[in-house]
Amino acid sequence: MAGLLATNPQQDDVPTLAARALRIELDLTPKPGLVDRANSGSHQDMDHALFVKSIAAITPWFSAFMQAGQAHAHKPASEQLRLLRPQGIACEQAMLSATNGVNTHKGGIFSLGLLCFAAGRLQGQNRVVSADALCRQVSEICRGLVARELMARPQAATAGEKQFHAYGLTGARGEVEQGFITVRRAVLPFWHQEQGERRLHNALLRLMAANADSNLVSRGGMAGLRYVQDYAAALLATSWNSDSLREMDNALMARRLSPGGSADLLAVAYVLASLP
Ligand SMILES: CC(C)(COP(=O)(O)OP(=O)(O)OC[C@H]1O[C@@H](n2cnc3c(N)ncnc32)[C@H](O[C@H]2O[C@H](COP(=O)(O)OP(=O)(O)OP(=O)(O)O)[C@@H](O)[C@H]2O)[C@@H]1O)[C@@H](O)C(=O)NCCC(=O)NCCS
Ligand SMILES: Nc1ncnc2[nH]cnc12
Repeated sequence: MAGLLATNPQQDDVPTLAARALRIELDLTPKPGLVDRANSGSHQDMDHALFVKSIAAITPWFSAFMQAGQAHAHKPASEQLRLLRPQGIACEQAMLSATNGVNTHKGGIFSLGLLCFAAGRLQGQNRVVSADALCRQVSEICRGLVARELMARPQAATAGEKQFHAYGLTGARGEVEQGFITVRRAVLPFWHQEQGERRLHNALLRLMAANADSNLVSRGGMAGLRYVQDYAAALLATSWNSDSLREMDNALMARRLSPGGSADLLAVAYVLASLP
């Protein structure tokens, strides 16, 4: 873990940062309710080794997403998601093949894949690949996504779609359409408050306190989401340490709660914080 954090991320391209971010997120320990080096959190069907296989299957696709963004850089932003989606679905299939059908990183593929694609689009337009430019580009590419895919569709197949109709939550789609607003407002301004692993724990707690994580709602309803948000917010107001995080891990495991969406956004935060 220390080795991964010691690299100089300022030199790396977004696909490299995205792959490293998934491994840094996985290895962060303890991680309340989530798979880490100590345990599988609230999951019966996943462990650390399965996530390592998933990351290996997904990694090659990050460069492909960036190349696709470059190839289509001069087409309108409104056409990009339709152009990207087949590769995104193929990457999801590669993940499922590697994990025997377990959904480890569907959300991570979506969020990090969009960042890689947006980086390629900016490069194709000879523009600087900064955190702000990436978030604006992702927002442009995903403009209208919530209206098209959540408001316009009466049927609800996935957790995200069901929660929109039940509670008006927009999940991963809302996050990307607003240019990773939760990461930009709740995490990045505080990124340099801490160093090393404590920086990542601080970011994860801030995400859990602010993020309307569809995984928490699908497992524990709105009460489950509020429980985790309130717990994380209360912990941030203390001089928290690894012991308090392990206590939170036990509390979430006892309730089968897993903030998988916040885990994905921690990886997004690492990528954005590593850019100029
Ligand atoms: C647009 C899609 C994301 C559609 O997926 P869906 O309708 O399901 O949308 P959401 O539920 O909103 O989100 C899907 C995953 O995104 C993560 N997530 C959740 N909330 C947020 C949030 N507020 N912001 C950002 N990301 C969020 C989360 O993913 C992680 O959790 C999953 C593992 O947890 P687990 O509880 O185990 O999940 P399950 O196995 O489903 O439940 P159990 O059975 O175990 O109880 C894992 O995916 C993590 O990554 C949400 O799950 C998108 O999928 C889509 O349309 N894809 C097509 C390809 C594409 O368009 N790609 C383009 C870019 S490459
Ligand atoms: N470490 C993790 N544990 C469970 N779900 C996740 N989704 C993304 N990262 C995860």
